[in-house]
Order: sequence, then structure tokens, then C-alpha cells
Amino acid sequence: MPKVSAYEIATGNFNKAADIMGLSDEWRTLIRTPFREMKVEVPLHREDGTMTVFSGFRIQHNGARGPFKGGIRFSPHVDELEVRALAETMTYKTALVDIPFGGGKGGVNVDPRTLTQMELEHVTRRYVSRIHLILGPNRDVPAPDMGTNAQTMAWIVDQYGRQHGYNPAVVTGKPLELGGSPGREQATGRGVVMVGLAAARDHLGMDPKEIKVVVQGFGNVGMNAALLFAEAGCTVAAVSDISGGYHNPNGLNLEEAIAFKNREEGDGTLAGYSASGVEFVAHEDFMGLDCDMLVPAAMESAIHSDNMDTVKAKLIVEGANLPVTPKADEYLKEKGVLVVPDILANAGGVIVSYFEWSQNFQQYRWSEEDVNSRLERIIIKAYDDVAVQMKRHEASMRESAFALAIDRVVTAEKLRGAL
Ligand SMILES: NC(=O)C1=CN([C@@H]2O[C@H](COP(=O)(O)OP(=O)(O)OC[C@H]3O[C@@H](n4cnc5c(N)ncnc54)[C@H](O)[C@@H]3O)[C@@H](O)[C@H]2O)C=CC1
Ligand SMILES: O=C(O)CCC(=O)C(=O)O
Repeated sequence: MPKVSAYEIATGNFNKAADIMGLSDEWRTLIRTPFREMKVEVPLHREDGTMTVFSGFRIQHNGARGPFKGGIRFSPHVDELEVRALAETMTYKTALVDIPFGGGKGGVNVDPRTLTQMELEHVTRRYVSRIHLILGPNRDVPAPDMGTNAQTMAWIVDQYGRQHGYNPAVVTGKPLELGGSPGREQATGRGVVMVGLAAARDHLGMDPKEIKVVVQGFGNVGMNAALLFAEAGCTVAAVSDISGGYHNPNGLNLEEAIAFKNREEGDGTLAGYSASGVEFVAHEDFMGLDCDMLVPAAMESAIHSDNMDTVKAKLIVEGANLPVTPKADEYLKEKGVLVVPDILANAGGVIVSYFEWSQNFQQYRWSEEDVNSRLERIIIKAYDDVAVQMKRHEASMRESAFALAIDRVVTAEKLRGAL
């Protein structure tokens, strides 16, 4: 895969929108420059007696509209520029869906699959003990991202509480028992499905039952999106994870695939999965599978100059952050493929994180139906707002979404007297 970094993709996304807006160089610099970046050592004494030192980051990109908000990623690829790009993406995501947060992101360059549960807990606590001073319910509120989950958030709330007193609103995506919100776990995938189906209806004139979907990534976002697409009546023809792709043009049996992935003796992936009608697909062939809607929901730079011309889908819905490189984006635009950008498509997670944070302040729990219907209202309002901007600027959905979001951040900065 040609290496286009997350930061290059974030730069491309910003510049195209800033050009459309006619944003001055001074404002470009002010908006893009992160408010604060923290890099910390995260040492781990392993159970086998060895020691490893990881690097941890928490980057607060922009807080003009509210506390910094964004997930924490555990992945061996994490570095400062990747976290900076993801933090900036959060700034525009929270602005686009108009929730009262800025943008931030954190990460540790650790592969969680290589650690025991106890080692993972140590890494999480060490990381939090080094960044806790810049966190807080009204300061910076983390959440899960790639390689982290509700259990990680539970350790974070506990570790933060040891130093500042217990406050569940310091982190979202927690287990329900610790003040998590009903619906948060499925929220990102649910949002992907809500905007994906709206875009298929409005731009392709397709009903769910006619839509063939292919999903890259079978973790929190990809698995929940696949399940909810199937529940809506779509044919989910293929899914993939780190082990490769699994394809049945007539539709996969997702429950069976999930049971295989979660089996006791497995490694938590789909490696070795086989069933009648299912063929294995190598990573490099996955994006070229026949479908109407392609959902990259794994990692950045998934659709790039070497595979962009294999894409058969008419609609791409970005479940992952930054999955399409600028060159591929330009190519797809010229080819007439509609791309629903990450800051809209995967905003369901942070929207329900906002609900969780609000519920924690109220010390009150909403029902899952309430959460899901409020999520739909907010994400579809953002989708409609973007549609208006597309007409106004005669621009792509990505350019229009970013222009709207950047404008809201600039307005907040001006009101606060930034310059
Ligand atoms: N968890 C959340 O609420 C949100 C996550 N996102 C973004 O969605 C993406 C996925 O995040 P999660 O689902 O949370 O992570 P996860 O860690 O739960 O799942 C990641 C999945 O991607 C697979 N994967 C990794 N490398 C792959 C490759 N080369 N090809 C195919 N599959 C591969 C993994 O095997 C796993 O199934 C990331 O870009 C993340 O930033 C965006 C918004 C919210
Ligand atoms: O739920 C959140 O606060 C942030 C989720 C996230 O990291 C993302 O949307 O990329």
C-alpha cells in the first residue's frame, strides 16, 4: 500500500475546504495549529520479566467550541502526526454535528493483541497517570477508538478518580455499570447506517433491500455497521479484518461469523473462517469487490492510488477516520462516486458520547430508544445541513462538510476573541 500518512490526508481535507471558503492564511494557521500536545513515556514491566517503553500521546487540537473530545487509540502505528491528524478531524466532526465540544485524540504505540489483560491494564493506568492533569469533564474527555473499548474506559475512570476524585463524566464509552450510555457501543456503526441509507436513497435512488454492502474492518464500527445494514434489509456481501476478507455475493451469515470470531479458542479475528458460499479475499483485492456501497471501517489510507481504480461501488461511507487519500478522493469525485466523509459518517459515536457525558452530569439514564432517536435527529440534521452546502458551493460532500465545520470553528474563535 502506498504510504500516505493520516496527516497528509487531514491536510488535503482541510485545504480543499479552506480554498472553497477563501480562508486567509492567518486563519488557516490558527485553526490548524494544535492547542496543546503531550507526549509521555509509558513503561511496562511484562509478565515474562522484560520491560518495554511505549510512547503515549494526548493532543488537544481545538477547544473553541467546548472541552476537547476524542478517542484513545492503542495501535503499533500510533505516532505524533497520526494523533494530531485524528485530533484535528475530531474538531471538525464535533463542529459539523454541532455538539458542544472541541477536538482531541490520544494514543499509545502498543499492539493490544500482544499483551495480557493485566499488562493492558498497566499500560492504560501508566498512560493516564501521565496525562491526567490535562483531562477533566470540562477540559478533555476521552473515549474508545481503535484497540480500546469499554474496559479500557473503566480503567481510565478509575485511575483518573484516584487522583481527582471519582467523576464518570471524565470519559465516555464506559461500561453501563459505570455510567455508560445505552447505545454507545453500537452508536458509530448505527450512525454509519443512518447516513449511508440516506445517501443511497437520495443519490442512488436505492431502497435498503436493493443495496449490496461491503465492509472493511470487523471491530466496533465495522461489525455493528454490518449487523445494522443487514437488519435494515441490505445484503452484506463481504467483511474483512486484519486476517483478510470473507465474501459471499448472496450475503454473509453475520451471526455465524461473529460467533467464529468470538470463539474461546480463537484469536479474536476471522482467521480461518469458512462456510458454504464464502470465499477468502486478500486485502489487496477487497476494495474491488462488487457492491453498491463500500464502507471502509478499519484504518486510514485504505483507498489509495493503487486500488482506487478497482472500486466498483457508487457510494463510499467512511466508517473509519481518514480512509481515503486526497488523490483517490479526487479520482472518485471525477468518476462520480459519492463519498460520505468521516466527520459525518462516523459521528454517531461522539454524538452518543455527548449523550453519555450529559447523562453523567444529570446523574440520570436515558433509554436506548431515546438515545437512538436523538442520535438520528442530530446526524440527519447534519446530513441535511451538508446537502444545503453542497448546492451552495457546488462542491463534493466532503468539501461541503468541512467548509461548514471549519466555519463554525472560526466563528467560535472570533467570538472568543482569538485574534
Ligand atoms: N470506536 C468508535 O466509536 C469510533 C471509531 N472510529 C474509527 O473507526 C475505525 C475503526 O475503529 P474501531 O472499530 O473502533 O476499531 P477496532 O479496534 O474495534 O476494530 C478495528 C478492526 O479493523 C480491522 N483491521 C485492522 N487492520 C486491518 C486491515 N489492514 N484490513 C482490514 N481490517 C483491518 C481489525 O482486525 C478490526 O476488526 C478507526 O479509524 C477509528 O478511528 C471513528 C469513530 C468512532
Ligand atoms: O466518542 C468520542 O468521544 C470520540 C470517538 C472518536 O474517537 C471518533 O469519532 O473518532
